[in-house]
Amino acid sequence: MRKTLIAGNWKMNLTVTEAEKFFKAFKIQKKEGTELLFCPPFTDIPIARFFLDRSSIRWGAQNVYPEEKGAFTGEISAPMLKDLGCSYVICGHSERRQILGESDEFVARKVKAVLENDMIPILCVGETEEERKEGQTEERIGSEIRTALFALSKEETAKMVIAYEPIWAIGSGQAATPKDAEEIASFIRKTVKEAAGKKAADEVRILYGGSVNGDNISHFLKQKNIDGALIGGASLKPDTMIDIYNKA
Ligand SMILES: O=C(CO)COP(=O)(O)O
Repeated sequence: MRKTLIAGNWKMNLTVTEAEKFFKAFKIQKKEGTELLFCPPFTDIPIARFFLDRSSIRWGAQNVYPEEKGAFTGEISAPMLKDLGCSYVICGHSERRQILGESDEFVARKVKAVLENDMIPILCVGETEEERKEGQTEERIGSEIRTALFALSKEETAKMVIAYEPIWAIGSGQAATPKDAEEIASFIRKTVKEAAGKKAADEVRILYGGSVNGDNISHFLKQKNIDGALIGGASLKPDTMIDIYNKA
């Protein structure tokens, strides 16, 4: 039985002062079978740890550099995140792939580094509006997944989370339909099965991300292959995130 994961990606939002205010206002009743996660900016991770340490809520990072340590000015390594108590790390978010030109190969190295440091990678995949119109969605996502899984054992693959985030749905207020998202989630599971076998495909968790809110969350979670959501804008307000968690 795969555990539902509700993950908030704060992106480049909330200062330390604002994050403190957020966590002071964030109160939930724990639910069995649903995991809650926040991925704040690096600067807020110690604040997340301070407030969430004795709770069931997990915290993680939005990015990582694939090397352990050394002369990589401005970067943050997986051991550094592990030491801050991070459980998850988002790898290959489309905003980084698009703005910074991160390649599938570079993202694959991040995924490996996260697993080697006993954290769980959330691998983001998804197509642009144009690729969707051209019927290239599966080709794009298939290649993003195969490259990321190439250097992983079946056991490592089984631990992963893969987030399907259609680029056109991110921050647009126009989410994919639950039916379309399920179709891609099913394709993702099939791709994992081909690469790493049935057991890994049964265990890997697949999230949907892109304009998720309190009104549409339940529709996504009803889908057979969707095990949770990666939430941007709606994760920035305590009340909205509490509402989403309660509906999950
Ligand atoms: O990119 C996302 C989460 O990683 C989705 O962002 P929005 O929920 O703001 O559309």
